[in-house]
Amino acid sequence: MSQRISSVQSKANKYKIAVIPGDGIGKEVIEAALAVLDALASAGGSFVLDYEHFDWSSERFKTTGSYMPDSFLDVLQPKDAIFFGAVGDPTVPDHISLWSLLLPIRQRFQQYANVRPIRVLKGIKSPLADCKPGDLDWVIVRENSEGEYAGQGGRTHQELAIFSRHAIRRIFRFAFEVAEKRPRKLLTFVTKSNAQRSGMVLWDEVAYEVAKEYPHVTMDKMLVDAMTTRMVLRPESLDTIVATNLHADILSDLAAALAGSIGIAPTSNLDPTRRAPSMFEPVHGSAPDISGKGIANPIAAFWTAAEMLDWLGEKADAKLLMEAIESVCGRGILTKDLGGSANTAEVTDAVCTAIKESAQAQ
Ligand SMILES: NC(=O)C1=CN([C@@H]2O[C@H](COP(=O)(O)OP(=O)(O)OC[C@H]3O[C@@H](n4cnc5c(N)ncnc54)[C@H](O)[C@@H]3O)[C@@H](O)[C@H]2O)C=CC1
Ligand SMILES: CC(=O)C(=O)O
Ligand SMILES: [K+]
Ligand SMILES: [Mn+2]
Repeated sequence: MSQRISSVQSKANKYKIAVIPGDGIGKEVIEAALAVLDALASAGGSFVLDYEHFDWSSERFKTTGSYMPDSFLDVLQPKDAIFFGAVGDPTVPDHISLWSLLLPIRQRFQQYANVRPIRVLKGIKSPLADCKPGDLDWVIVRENSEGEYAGQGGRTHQELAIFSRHAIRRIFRFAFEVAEKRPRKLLTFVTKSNAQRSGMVLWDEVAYEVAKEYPHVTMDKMLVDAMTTRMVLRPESLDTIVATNLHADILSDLAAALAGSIGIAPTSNLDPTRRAPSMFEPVHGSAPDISGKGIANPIAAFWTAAEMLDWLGEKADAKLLMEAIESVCGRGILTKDLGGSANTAEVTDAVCTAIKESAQAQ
């Protein structure tokens, strides 16, 4: 303990974090994650987080007419990272809420790589009967700047998708680099190029072009419909996955469920050039069906916090946080979505205690 604290307090790295809890359980899990980050910092973590809290949400929209100020880019640009909860409210159409807060931040900051690691954590049971530990350990890389979420189209040409060679090439390079750093060096790319004959055929073309730059990575191709069956029936055959904005959105909810629950899965919206701040959020939404009850699973937000620390360079603390999460799950302190009976506060307290204990043991 003493060594951990003394080596740290003298030169803690300070980061400016924009905190945007948003709506519903977003507020509950972000509050829980801030408690866990505080526990980590005061247990001798090598970082200090300087938070600025923003009330950008459906509540703000209903009282002021906007989710966030027009100056949101200038306000967020100086931050080192954005820590986001969820957006969505039953009284506001979902396309209005999403397009007024989350998608403008992702797109205007060119956070083009949406990274969704997922694995079966210690103590958590996959709904797949034969899924052994280590069988399901994936990173889904989701194109996050265009495609089906380009926002173009109208009632005559509804939901036009836009795919550009530039954006496909950069997401493939990013995905190859993720795959290259993992032991199996295996990248599966997902399209629907049999039916979607324009953009998806371009994805195929760019895939084989970029693959030449990464001869040490094995690449295989799947159509998105068949991919769902492979994820369920042969999870051990997959490692890194890259797909379009919409396809990866869908596949990552499936991946989360296969690893136990949507309540554990983290996302990073990265600008790999680091010109803009990156944004970190749980995969899940605002979950109006359970919001206000204090039962939301905070693990997704905790894992997201670990991903944020890792991106900021605080790798040792990110690792310590993941170990604390797994030790709590391993002891069966789980929320209802994982078959347990603990509430949000109980899981949060247990993770804070595990952090303190493991810091003391060092
Ligand atoms: N990134 C974001 O901010 C996202 C926002 N949304 C928005 O959220 C609202 C609800 O969308 P849904 O499709 O219902 O998706 P959702 O992810 O909010 O909820 C789906 C189901 O999973 C459960 N769930 C989600 N997170 C959980 C957690 N941490 N612990 C325990 N159970 C959890 C919910 O109770 C619900 O039954 C909509 O307004 C939607 O547009 C949806 C997905 C992502
Ligand atoms: C909006 C949404 O569902 C997602 O980004 O995952
Ligand atoms: K979210
Ligand atoms: Mn989603």
